[in-house]
Amino acid sequence: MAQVVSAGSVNLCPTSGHELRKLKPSILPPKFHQHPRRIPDVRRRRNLAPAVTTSRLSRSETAVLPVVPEHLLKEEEEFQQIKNIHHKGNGSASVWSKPNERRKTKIVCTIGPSTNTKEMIWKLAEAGMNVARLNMSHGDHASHQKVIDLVKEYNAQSKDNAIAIMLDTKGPEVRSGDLPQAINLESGQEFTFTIKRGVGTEECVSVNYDDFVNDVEVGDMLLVDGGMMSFVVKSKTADSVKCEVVDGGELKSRRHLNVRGKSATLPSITDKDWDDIKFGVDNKIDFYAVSFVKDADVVHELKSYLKNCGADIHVIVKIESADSIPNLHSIITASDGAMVARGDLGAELPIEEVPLLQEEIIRMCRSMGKAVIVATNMLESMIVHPTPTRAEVSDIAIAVREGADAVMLSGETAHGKFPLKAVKVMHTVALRTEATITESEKPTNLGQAFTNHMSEMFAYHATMMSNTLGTSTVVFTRTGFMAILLSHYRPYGTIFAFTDEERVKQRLALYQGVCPVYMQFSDDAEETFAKAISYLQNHGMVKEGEEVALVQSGRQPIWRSHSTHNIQVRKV
Ligand SMILES: Nc1ncnc2c1ncn2[C@@H]1O[C@H](COP(=O)(O)OP(=O)(O)OP(=O)(O)O)[C@@H](O)[C@H]1O
Ligand SMILES: CC(=O)C(=O)O
Repeated sequence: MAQVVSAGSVNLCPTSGHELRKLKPSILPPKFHQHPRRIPDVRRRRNLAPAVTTSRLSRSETAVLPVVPEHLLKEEEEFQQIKNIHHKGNGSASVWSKPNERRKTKIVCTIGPSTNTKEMIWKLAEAGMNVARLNMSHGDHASHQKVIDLVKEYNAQSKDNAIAIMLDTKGPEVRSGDLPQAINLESGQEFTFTIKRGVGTEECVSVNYDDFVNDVEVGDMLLVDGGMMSFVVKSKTADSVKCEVVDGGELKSRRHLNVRGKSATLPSITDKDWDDIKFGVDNKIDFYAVSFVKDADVVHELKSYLKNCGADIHVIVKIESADSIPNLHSIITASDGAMVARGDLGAELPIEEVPLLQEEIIRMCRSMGKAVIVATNMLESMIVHPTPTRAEVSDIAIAVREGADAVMLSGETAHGKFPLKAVKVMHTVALRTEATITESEKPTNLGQAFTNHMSEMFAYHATMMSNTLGTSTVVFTRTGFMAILLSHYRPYGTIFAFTDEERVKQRLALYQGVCPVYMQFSDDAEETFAKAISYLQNHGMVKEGEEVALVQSGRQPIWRSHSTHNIQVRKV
């Protein structure tokens, strides 16, 4: 039977959403609302130098929005007021009390030559990595095994942190072959791609895919590395495609090739991928990121393979293929989540479609309660520079605002010069952006996204309750289901998800707002609740006197003598 139990007086009527929505325009510090040119104009008239406030603002901010000390004081006051309003109830939401520790948007880091050592994996984890991604397009099983073992070693010794492992399949990638050295190609010159093996000259290079000559047609545009160089097809023979260089540059070995507007006719899961998938099963990884998914059938096929193996591994579909777009809904429905793989997506489709598709894929995943990751080029300039561009910072902020569960680093952490700095930038930008999100959007699809309506209703009301009171949420889960469901409603406070399954703890590391904790459940529910709350207190995650919303719900009761569905407010 469903029940709502409250130690305090709690009104579950979700009016708070409206109240908090009213705060939205003013939640940003006032400097964001000032007309950018008003103050500089006044200062210019008085012939004053623009005020530089080094302790508060970065160089870029002072350049655009100079502020005077009175404004800073006023904005600090107003910001404090907003925090107090946000803290109504007992003012305990972890969002504000420990901002540096409670980032909600998760960070996926690709591990490669810059980061595949014990020292770097430890440092990445401490800097904020939540998921380690292994790109099977590079490296071999031995090198990936080493990384998996290191991440598992980290997880085993780290009681209050968990890093999930994601294996990203190579998929039906079309790549150019090896070259003895990089070649410079000028716009207008001729260049040939051939399906003959082992060719690598100044005029011609091999392609690793025999149907390449059948798939491309005269007039098609070929893109190297997502558009770094481009070629137009002029003619073809049985084994070669003759092109003219449109945008030239330096062609290196094993570069990624796309045909604008077309997907290769290869199956999404190749023989190599099946071999890699088995490697993932043997190593009990947490997620597959499946490249170039074009329809839901491939997801069903993989899921049924995993079921037959008894493997509890979730499937994230990579949306990067032109053919996937008409099937987005069925592909995402079949999966556990999606990755907006903007590199190939922006090569197979016109680049201006990428931001629109990103928004649409995030919206679709959110409405279906699926995880969603935004990937590629997020801090690309940090591969070689220690600071990001302003556009990159905005890109992260947009993904966070759009509601992504996670943002991903690729070359930045795989082979970049500043992998730790890149994670720190991502952490700081995500955290700062999250602090401005005050609107807990009521899902329009309440009761439709999941089949367990009672749990969904409880997740929704627990979210409304924790938002109204400004509390964190504590949940107990054996499969992760209830924590994922709560994450779907995006409560303001942290979701502390206690689980007695290490696998589930690791998997939950991907989900927005979820802080997973491993704990043995005792047969006595009360004893387990008390143990969980004292764990949080001992680890500085909640303070004495703070209230938390405690949710007991899900598909199956954990404690048979207790009701399955139950929300309480407890004082620590
Ligand atoms: N396991 C690895 N071993 C060696 N180099 C790697 C490894 N993983 C990544 N890299 C290097 O880091 C670069 C960026 O990684 P990323 O995962 O973005 O691969 P990519 O080939 O550029 O793109 P895609 O994601 O489409 O496969 C790669 O091009 C490669 O040079
Ligand atoms: C991540 C990836 O595979 C892409 O952006 O294409």
